[in-house]
Amino acid sequence: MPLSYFFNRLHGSLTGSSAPPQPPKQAPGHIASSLGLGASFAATLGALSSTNLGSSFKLLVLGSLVEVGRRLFKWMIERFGLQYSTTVRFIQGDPAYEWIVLLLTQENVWRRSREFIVSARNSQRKWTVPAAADTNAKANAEFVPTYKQPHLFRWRGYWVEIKRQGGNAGSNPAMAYYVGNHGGEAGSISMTVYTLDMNVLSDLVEDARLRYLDINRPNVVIHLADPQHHFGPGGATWTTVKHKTRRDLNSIILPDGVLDSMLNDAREFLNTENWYIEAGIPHRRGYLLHGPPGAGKTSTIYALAGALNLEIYSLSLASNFVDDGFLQRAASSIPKNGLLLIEDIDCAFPVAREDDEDEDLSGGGADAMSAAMRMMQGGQPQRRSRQSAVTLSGLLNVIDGVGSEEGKLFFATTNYIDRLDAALLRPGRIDRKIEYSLATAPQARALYLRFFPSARFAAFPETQLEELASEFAKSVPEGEFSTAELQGFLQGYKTRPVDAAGGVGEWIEGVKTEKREAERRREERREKARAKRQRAMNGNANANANGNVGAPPGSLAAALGVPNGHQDLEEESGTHTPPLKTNGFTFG
Ligand SMILES: Nc1ncnc2c1ncn2[C@@H]1O[C@H](COP(=O)(O)OP(=O)(O)OP(=O)(O)O)[C@@H](O)[C@H]1O
Repeated sequence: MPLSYFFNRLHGSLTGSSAPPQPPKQAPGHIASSLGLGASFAATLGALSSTNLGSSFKLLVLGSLVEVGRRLFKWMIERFGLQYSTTVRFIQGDPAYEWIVLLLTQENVWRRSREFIVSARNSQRKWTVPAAADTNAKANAEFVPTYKQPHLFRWRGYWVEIKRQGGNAGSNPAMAYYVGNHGGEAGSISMTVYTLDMNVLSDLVEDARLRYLDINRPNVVIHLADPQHHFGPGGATWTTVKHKTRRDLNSIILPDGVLDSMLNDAREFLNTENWYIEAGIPHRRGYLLHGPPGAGKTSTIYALAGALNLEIYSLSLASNFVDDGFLQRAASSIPKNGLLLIEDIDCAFPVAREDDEDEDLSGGGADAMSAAMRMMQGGQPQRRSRQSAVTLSGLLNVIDGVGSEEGKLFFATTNYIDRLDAALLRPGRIDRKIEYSLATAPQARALYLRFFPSARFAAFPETQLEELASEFAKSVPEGEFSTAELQGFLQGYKTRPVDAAGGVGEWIEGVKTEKREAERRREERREKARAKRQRAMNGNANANANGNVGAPPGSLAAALGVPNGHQDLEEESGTHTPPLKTNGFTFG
C-alpha cells in the first residue's frame, strides 16, 4: 500500500490530475497485483515517457550507471595497482636519498624535467645535469632538476615512477644550499616500481647505493649537520654533503708511526666484529685527537676515513643548534659505513671563568685562525662562547649508544683536553688518545719537502732541496708555530724554494712580534675586565652594608632579576644554588 500510494502521488503530480487513476484489472494472483502497485507503476512510467522529465530521468539513471562503472573501474585499478606496485619514500637528509638522486641523474630521468634551478655556485657538481654540449657551460653553472612533476622511466625493464613531495629545499641536497631553508621541512622523493616482485625494489636501491659508492671512490664524503640547512626539531639532521678529494695519509706530517698505528687499530676494529660479539663487548671504538689548533687533527680523520672507505658524519659541539636531542638523533641516523666525528668536544663541559675570558678576549691568534680555516674547509661556525647546549650526560648517552648495534668508529677533537671530564675519557668511550703538538723541526722539514718535492723541482739537485729543507727547519723555533701556520707561509712561495728557506726567519720574527702585541692587548683587556668585576663586587658589598638588596642597575644580575643579596644570603644559610644557566651560557 505505501508504494502504491507514492506512485499514485507521483502520477498525479505529473499529469496534473488530482484523481488517482483507476487501476487496470488484473488477474487475481498476479505479482503486480499482489504488490498492489502494478497499475500505478505502469501509469507513472507511461506519464514519464510522455514528458521531458522522463528523458531527464533516463539520463539520470544512465549517468548514475556510468558513475558507478567509473568508480568500480578506478577501484579495480587501485587494487590492481596496489598489488602490482611498491612505493617507497626517500627522505631528504637520509643517506639513501642521495643514492637515489644520483641514480635519477645517471638514468637521465631529468630529461623530461621542465623545471630546474640554475646556480653559478661551485658547490656540488655531482647531481647536476649538462645544460649543453659545451663543457664551459657546465663548468660555470649548475642545472639541478626539481623533479616536482611525476616522471616515469624504465630501469632494467621495469617501469618506475618518481615524484618529489613536500619540503622547501628543492629536489636534492644541493638544492638546500640555494633555497636556504632555515627550520624548514625536509622533502622526499617517492618512487613506485610496477612489478609483483618485491626484490626489484631492493635491487634498485642496492644499484643506487653501489653507483654512489663508485662515483665517490676518489672522494671522502662528509655529511655535516649545519645550522643553515637543518630542518628544525625532529627533522633531518645530516643535510649537507661535501665530497672532498681523498687525501693521501702520507701527506699528513706526524711523528713516525702515529698514523700507521691509528690506521691499523681502526682496521682491526672494523674486521673483528665477531670477536666483540663473542666477548660480549660493545663493538665501538673511540679516538680523541687533542692538541693546539692547526696541528692536523681534522685532516688526519679525513685521510683515515678515505683510507678506510668510511663516510664522515661531522658536527661541532660549538654549534649553537646542537643540543642533546639533536645529538641523539644525529648519532642514531648514521649508517653502517659511517664514522661519527664530534669536533670541539670540550664545549660540552663548563669552562672556568678565567678560561672563558681568555677565549672570548682572544679575538685573534691561533684559535681565530683555526676557526677561519674550519670555515674555509666547509666546517661550521663557532659561537663566541664555547659552552655548548649539549650536557655531559647527553654526550655520554650518545657515545655509549654509538655502534651498540653495529661497529662504528667515533672520533672527537679538542684543543683543551684538560677540560674534559674523566667520565668521558675512560676506556670504552675514548679508547685511544692521540696528542698533537705545534710543529717540531722534523715536521717543519717534512712539510718543506712536501711543498718542494724533487720530482717537481727537477732543476734543483735533490741534495740542495734537502739542505734548504734543513735550513728552513732550523729557522722555525720548535713548538711555537702550528703546521697550519707554516703551511700558510709556504703557500706564498709555491715555486720559490730558495726564497722560502731564506725568508722564513724574517717571517717568524714578524709573526712573533704580532703575537706578543696581541698577547699584550689581551692581557690589558683581561686586566680591565678583572677591575670592572672587582668594582662591581665592591659596589654590591657597599649596597649590602647599606641594606640595599637590589642588584646594581645595568648589571647582569639586574637584567636577570637576581636580587643582589642572593649569594650572601646563601652563604650565610649554608645553602647553594647551582650556577644560573640561560640559553646554554653559564653564569657561575
Ligand atoms: N700535521 C699536519 N700535516 C699536514 N698538514 C697539516 C698538519 N697540520 C695542519 N695541517 C694543515 O693545516 C690545515 C688545518 O689543519 P687541521 O684542520 O687538520 O687542524 P686541526 O688540528 O684539526 O685544527 P683545529 O683544532 O682548529 O680543528 C690543513 O689545511 C692541513 O692540511
